Amino acid sequence: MSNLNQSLGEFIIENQNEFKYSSGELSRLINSIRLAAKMVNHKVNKAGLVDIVGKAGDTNIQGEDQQKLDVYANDVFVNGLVNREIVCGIASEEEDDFLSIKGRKGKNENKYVVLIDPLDGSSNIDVNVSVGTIFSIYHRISEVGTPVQLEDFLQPGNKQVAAGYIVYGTSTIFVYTTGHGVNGFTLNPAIGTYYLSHPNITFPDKGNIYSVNEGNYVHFPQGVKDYIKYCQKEEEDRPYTSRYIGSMVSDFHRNMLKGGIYFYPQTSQSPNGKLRLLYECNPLAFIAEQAGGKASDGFGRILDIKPTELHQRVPFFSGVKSMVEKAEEFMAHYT
Ligand SMILES: O=P(O)(O)OC[C@H]1O[C@](O)(COP(=O)(O)O)[C@@H](O)[C@@H]1O
Ligand SMILES: [Mg+2]
Ligand SMILES: [Mg+2]
Repeated sequence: MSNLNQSLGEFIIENQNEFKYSSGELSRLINSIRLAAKMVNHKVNKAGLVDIVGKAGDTNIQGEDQQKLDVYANDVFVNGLVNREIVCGIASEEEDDFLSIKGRKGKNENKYVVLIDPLDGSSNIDVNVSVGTIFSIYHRISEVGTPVQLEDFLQPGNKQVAAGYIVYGTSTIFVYTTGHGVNGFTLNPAIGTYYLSHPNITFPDKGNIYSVNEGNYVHFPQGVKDYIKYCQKEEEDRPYTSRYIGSMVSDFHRNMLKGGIYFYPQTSQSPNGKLRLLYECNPLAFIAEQAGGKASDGFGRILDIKPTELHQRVPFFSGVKSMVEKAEEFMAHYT
């Protein structure tokens, strides 16, 4: 039973019996992410007034300049999870390697690892455009109580026990799944509580929005170029509308609610594209499939990819099922 006045905290507790390993641990974990996101939201909302905009001065392992808000958000989520002793390991876009959490008694009996993109859409932080956070949760595969291993993080996306994102936009929304559908909760800033605003989100069967950085057009493979031309052609229900925010989480969210496809393909310079499999593509692919959409690397299911590296990149096509299938058709022309 879900009702629109239900808070996220209540919803989590009420639905925890759906979890395969239900012990309340996953509920506490999602609650920790919920709380940390409120702190980041608070900072984002006053970016420009406080010293949180601009570069932090370091680069992350991917060679990207870290923004101050990237570092702040990373600290808030990592400290929130570590202090609550709620996970045994964390991997983050802003951490070179995974973190093995020892726990105050030197032994950590927790079962879950978290992979996180603390701040998604970093190029939009300083210009008041919506940004987000993306998270993915797995049950560890190495022995509980021993230090986590790389293998605990390199699990295929189809092993996720939960995934979600927060969009810090016109309003702030927390969207997640535990494999039983997708629900969205909007933050009431006056009360500081998220309330169920989007129950059982599903992609429309048809869509008319395409989201891609067309500035890379000349570097795209022919299949992508052909698909973009298909989207722009005056025929049937086309041309589609082009919308591109440049924050993956916001483009994905809009297209899930309104019907569209977001894609970040490979280019001649980046044969694996830009987006990271473990903490960007896998969590959104889990949400997409749970909402009746699809997520592909242009040829196959994102969730079936066996990861090999913590920060590996993959081409990403996600959205309305029929639109992603059409894009795959064009990609298949050139294999
Ligand atoms: O500027 P580009 O090349 O279009 O890339 C934009 C994409 O890069 C990202 O900003 C990458 O994520 P981060 O901001 O977390 O590094 C996506 O959110 C976005 O869709
Ligand atoms: Mg990102
Ligand atoms: Mg990021």
